Amino acid sequence: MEVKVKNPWHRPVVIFLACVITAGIIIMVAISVVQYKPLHQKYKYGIVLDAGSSHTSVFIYEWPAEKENNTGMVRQKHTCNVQGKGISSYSDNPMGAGTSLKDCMEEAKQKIPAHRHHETPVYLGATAGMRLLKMENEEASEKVLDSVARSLKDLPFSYQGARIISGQEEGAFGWITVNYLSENLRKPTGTLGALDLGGASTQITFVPQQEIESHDNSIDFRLYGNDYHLYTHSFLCYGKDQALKLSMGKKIESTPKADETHPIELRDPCFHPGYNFTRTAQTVFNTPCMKKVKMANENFFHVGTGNWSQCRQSIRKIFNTSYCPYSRCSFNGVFQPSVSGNFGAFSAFFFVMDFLKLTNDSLDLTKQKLATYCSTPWKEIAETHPHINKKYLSEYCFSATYILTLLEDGYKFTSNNWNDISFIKKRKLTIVLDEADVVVQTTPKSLHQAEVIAVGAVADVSEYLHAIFQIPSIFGK
Ligand SMILES: O=P(O)(O)OP(=O)(O)OP(=O)(O)OC[C@H]1O[C@@H](n2cnc3c(O)ncnc32)[C@H](O)[C@@H]1O
Ligand SMILES: [Ca+2]
Repeated sequence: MEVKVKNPWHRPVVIFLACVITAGIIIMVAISVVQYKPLHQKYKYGIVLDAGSSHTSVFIYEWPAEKENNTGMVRQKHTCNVQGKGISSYSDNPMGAGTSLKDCMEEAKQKIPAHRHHETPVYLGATAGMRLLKMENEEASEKVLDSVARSLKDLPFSYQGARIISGQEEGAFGWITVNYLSENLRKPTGTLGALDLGGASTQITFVPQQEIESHDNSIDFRLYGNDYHLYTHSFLCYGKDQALKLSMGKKIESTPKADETHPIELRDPCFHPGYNFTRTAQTVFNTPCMKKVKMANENFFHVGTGNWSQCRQSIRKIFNTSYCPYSRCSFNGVFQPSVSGNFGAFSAFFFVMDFLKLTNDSLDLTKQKLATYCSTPWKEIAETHPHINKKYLSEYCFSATYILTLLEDGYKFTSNNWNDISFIKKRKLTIVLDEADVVVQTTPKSLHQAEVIAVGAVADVSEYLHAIFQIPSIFGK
């Protein structure tokens, strides 16, 4: 007799299973469809504050959390300029330094999706203004750093640190940035030297053609698998604001007083004819870059005479070229190999030379044009540029003459290699930009796409940002 074995796969079960599987597929497809859109919005973020002597900028970086082909693109999503002066100006009111960051940090909270806040690293790097404050009043500089740290820790972001970076680090960052922007880091040959003119310090960094004779001026690191050995020096007090003080201070000290009752009249060839301003000596001597003088509370008349060659002579006096303990020096006894190769000059080098339209001429023509500009009456200058900040405007003759003197007499550029210098508009010192570059593996975008700051295989950018912010480690110290 034939026993009919009951088939476990009889129809109702098959239908049931088919339904379950179909439902499963539908649910999975639905989930991936729903996830598909957010996939493209899934970014991670990093925040860096560049606390310069003249002002603070907040940079927000963004990169995809999920990377196709292991390729991540870090871009500068947003920049916010903090209102008011740099954090070092808050020495008398340290709490104010932290408070000053509030508006920009509020903006950061808006720009970064709330669910990412807690994992977004925030770093603050302070430069020459804080170095000077530390020299002058270490306690005040600590209070200012404490204040900004407290203000950043109060935010929902992941606080990573607030510190004064060294001049060597600043020089190296500038060099990496310039070479990143000009796509040199992927090429085996030809890097650009970097010239950075800030308010309180200036940096020169390049690949030297000769041995570096002083340990302090040498910096080594690895990028894109290439080893770099750079010469770098940061001249504290030789940013354009401090250099103006040095130069005016020297002039005041050598200006005789007509009599005890009348203020000194400082006849200044670096300011336009017809320029006349009453200042207190305090505004010139309130810096650790100069010896304190007794006359700090006295007024003086600052009177422009608009004479380029005299201006240049007066600026030369702030460079000491009379001694050099090495085979060659720039100035103030600092070792410097002869400049070689092309250079990118940014920050105030660019702001000033770009404003004066002096970025494309020979050294000789630059001097001729500048001489004409300096001798132009202040009234005419002010009328021609009614919307330019009066302080900047009044100082362009000094600033450009200082730039030429620094480059020619200081760093020893000549009319033969003057055109090796390109004045370039660079985003402000961006530590993350430099740091992200360190891990970048594929071709960076062009200068025209400067907002795309790094392209490459980035395992976890935030981890790199953290590791590299502990700067000494990338430079093998
Ligand atoms: O590097 P440190 O020395 O700390 O200073 P900083 O970071 O604050 O300095 P910047 O490069 O931002 O600016 C350099 C100087 O240029 C000035 N500056 C900025 N914009 C300018 C413009 O459009 N024209 C002229 N000067 C300008 C600014 O006030 C500084 O004195
Ligand atoms: Ca700077």
